[in-house]
Amino acid sequence: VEHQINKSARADLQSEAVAFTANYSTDAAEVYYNSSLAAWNYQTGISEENLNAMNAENVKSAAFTKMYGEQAKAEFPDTSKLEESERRQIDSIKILGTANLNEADLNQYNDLTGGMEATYSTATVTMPDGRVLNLDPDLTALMATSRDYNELKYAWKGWYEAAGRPIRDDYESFVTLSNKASVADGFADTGEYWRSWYEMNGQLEATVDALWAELQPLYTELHAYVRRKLYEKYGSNYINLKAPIPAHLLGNMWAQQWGNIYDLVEPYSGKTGVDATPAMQSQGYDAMKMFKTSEEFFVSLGLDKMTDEFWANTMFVKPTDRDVVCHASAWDFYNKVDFRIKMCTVVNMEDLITIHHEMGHIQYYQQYKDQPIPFRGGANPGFHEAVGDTLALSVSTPKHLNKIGLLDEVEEDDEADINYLLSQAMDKIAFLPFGLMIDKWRWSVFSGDTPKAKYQEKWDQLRKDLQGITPPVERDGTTDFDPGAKYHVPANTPYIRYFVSFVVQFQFYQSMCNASGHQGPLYKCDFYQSKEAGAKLQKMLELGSSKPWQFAMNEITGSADMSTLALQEYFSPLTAWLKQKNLENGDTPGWTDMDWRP
Ligand SMILES: CC(=O)N[C@@H](CC(=O)O)C(=O)NC[C@H](CC1(C(=O)N[C@@H](Cc2ccc(O)cc2)C(=O)O)CCCC1)C(=O)O
Ligand SMILES: [Zn+2]
Repeated sequence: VEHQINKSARADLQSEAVAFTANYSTDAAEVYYNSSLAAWNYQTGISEENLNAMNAENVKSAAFTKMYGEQAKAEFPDTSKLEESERRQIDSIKILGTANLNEADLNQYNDLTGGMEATYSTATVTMPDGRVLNLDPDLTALMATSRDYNELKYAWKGWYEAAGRPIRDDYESFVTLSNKASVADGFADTGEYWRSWYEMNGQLEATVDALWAELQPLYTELHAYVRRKLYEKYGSNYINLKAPIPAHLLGNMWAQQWGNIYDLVEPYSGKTGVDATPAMQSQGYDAMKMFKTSEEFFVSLGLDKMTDEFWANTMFVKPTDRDVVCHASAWDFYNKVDFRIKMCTVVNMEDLITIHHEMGHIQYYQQYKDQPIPFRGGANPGFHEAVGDTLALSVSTPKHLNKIGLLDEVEEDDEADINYLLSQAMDKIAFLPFGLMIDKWRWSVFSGDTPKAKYQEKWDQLRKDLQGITPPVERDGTTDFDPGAKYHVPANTPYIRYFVSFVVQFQFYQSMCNASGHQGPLYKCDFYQSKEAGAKLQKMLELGSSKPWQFAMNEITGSADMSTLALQEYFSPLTAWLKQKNLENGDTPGWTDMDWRP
């Protein structure tokens, strides 16, 4: 009898859970639509009025989250006996996040995050000649194209002071409130909450450290080769062949990707270029043409085209009449049709790649749009970041660029291949330590290991140890706040997802290449128009976060683990070439003169 009672009680609980989660998804769709729209309106029209409207919607969605979360905790204290789907949904609904905060704290939290994002998005640098430069597109272009040591140094120093310093105190206040919310959910701090999304029983940091240990040798070889080339360009006053590289010479404000100084490092000149920018500009490409080109690639794999709402509501270029958050982003409005990208598009190869990245998010949103709301996310956040980049690996091949008329001819020779692989490494390998260090820094801040007095010191130590990068000018730990000058810190967007993405995107690419029947070196694979490759990806995308990511990984690659083998195979010809080159140059990879300054 007792068994029967337990059985029927379980059946009742299960059917209650099905009803509860169904109601949640219906109500959440509307609340999430309203808060997404308010955030969209603020980011595409920065103003006091839109900030207040966004915060008002945020208060409403917090009340909604709190109401359902407390109901879930009251009605389903133990979810272990429920079916997997209801168990996972209810466990997620129970986490309130900032909805744990009282009204005063939540208003302060919203003002702090909104204000930090506004500071970042409106900061400018006044150059010695009086030019007032914004980040996007002005300083981005200067850091990419200037080869004047002192002009670069001035712009670098000016940006870090204009964007980082003003939010140092606000960031400390933000951390306190963020941790208060995470502790109320039962986490030690916000860092532990963010790591929980990877469902790795506290092993995420150990896992990414192990992946980095496998890739660090390749990074130090690339670092040594690029340092040698910068030495030839800027001379021994500014480059020490046994020391870290000054941070402002890598073609990017954060030295996170080095593709913009490819011209300084090109191994074999006179080969067909790897950059489609000239062809795009001479063929009169505009933002719309770039977006249509990207959509056509997704459709060629049998994936979805963009919706009418996408084309009607997307912000393609920077408006001239108002301040906007130019940092590119993709948006899900949770109503199965309204998906948007916000981007201040510039006609060049870098932005064509970025468009594929953002469209990768949109494709994922569309593929899981029929999942319940709690499952409308990536299998883990790194998967969401990897979709667009995986397709971009195929688009970037000289063979594909030639196929779509953006490269006049393809040379099938080893030297052209090394040029291509080095160009790819300048974005993909260079990025790895940066992708690791942002959240290494943030996790140490949330945990309390790094108090405000050590914010700058911890950042500089990670920059030096992981990236082999040193600031071009002295830093002052009591006023400087360099982390605040990188979008994701004031915008409070987690970052380890990009490190994970830069590893798994090669696993996805390899698997899709195999499905497409590709023969030959991995880096030459273009799975354009392969429905088999598209089907493999789609099987993973439509799951959303309904299953642990290990299950999704197994769906697409046949193994459940993150692995650097695909990345290492992709770059293997370059790895050998770099080792040989560094030997010839008499350069020792690594940086031992830790205290050297330019
Ligand atoms: C509403 C909302 O926030 N939506 C999320 C998406 C979601 O969560 O659903 C979103 O759009 N986030 C914005 C962010 C933008 C970019 C970025 O910040 N990139 C990193 C690192 C990097 C660099 C090169 C690269 O090839 C891949 C990654 C950086 O620039 O440092 C800028 C250009 C590329 C991607 C993004 O798209 O990830
Ligand atoms: Zn992304």
